Amino acid sequence: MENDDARARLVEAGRALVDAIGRTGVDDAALTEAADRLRSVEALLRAIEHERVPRITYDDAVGMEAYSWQRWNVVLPHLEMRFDGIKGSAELPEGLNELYEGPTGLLHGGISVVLIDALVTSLAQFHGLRNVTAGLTINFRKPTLLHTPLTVEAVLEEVHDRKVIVSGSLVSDGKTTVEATAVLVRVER
Ligand SMILES: CCCCCCCCCCCCCCCC(=O)SCCNC(=O)CCNC(=O)[C@H](O)C(C)(C)COP(=O)(O)OP(=O)(O)OC[C@H]1O[C@@H](n2cnc3c(N)ncnc32)[C@H](O)[C@@H]1OP(=O)(O)O
Repeated sequence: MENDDARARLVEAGRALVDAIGRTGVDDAALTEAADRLRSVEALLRAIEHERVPRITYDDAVGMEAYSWQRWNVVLPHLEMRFDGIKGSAELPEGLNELYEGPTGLLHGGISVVLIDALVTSLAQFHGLRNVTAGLTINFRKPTLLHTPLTVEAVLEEVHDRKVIVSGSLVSDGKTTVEATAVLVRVER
């Protein structure tokens, strides 16, 4: 596997690029030139490809007290998850930007759901409960602002034979904006 620092630099550049593509106001000639140059960067990267975006496997993740979710994926927000007993949490100190906007100035609700779902399922996985999400009840209590520190929280509430209940929430600048209850079902593979 390649050096993590080099990959981290690439991913950071990729996230900045995605932001720049979203916001750019340059003329058509510059857009065309940028597209051509990006195609050549793509060819450089595709010279050697992994079949999947690298990540820790479900089995290797059991009992890991820290887990870096989507670290190498520029499309989704990167979450540094922490697990401590029945609790899990993840911080996004700078919050999220307009790429994830729903209502003007506010975080899209679907993105809140992704963040919570990622943490609740990973908390169950941390406990060795290999799972998929069967049901997710979401209440959007307050608007979640962009560019505002976010914390995602999860608590393992109940473990049944096949069903696991985990509560989750999104806290924006100290206020709980989204609350969720997940029904996870244990699966073999
Ligand atoms: C340190 C960490 C690092 C992590 C490192 C790697 C990452 C680790 C992440 C973990 C994992 C990733 C997960 C990502 C989160 C997705 O994105 S998951 C993707 C979205 N979800 C899906 O695709 C699931 C699709 N659905 C299914 O496959 C099937 O419906 C299910 C969920 C397996 C259930 O089907 P089934 O096997 O036939 O089970 P069934 O007998 O119907 O139900 C079992 C139990 O669940 C209950 N149940 C089923 N559905 C529901 C429902 N919707 N509501 C309430 N109860 C329900 C049943 O009532 C039953 O309860 P009991 O009778 O046992 O009390």
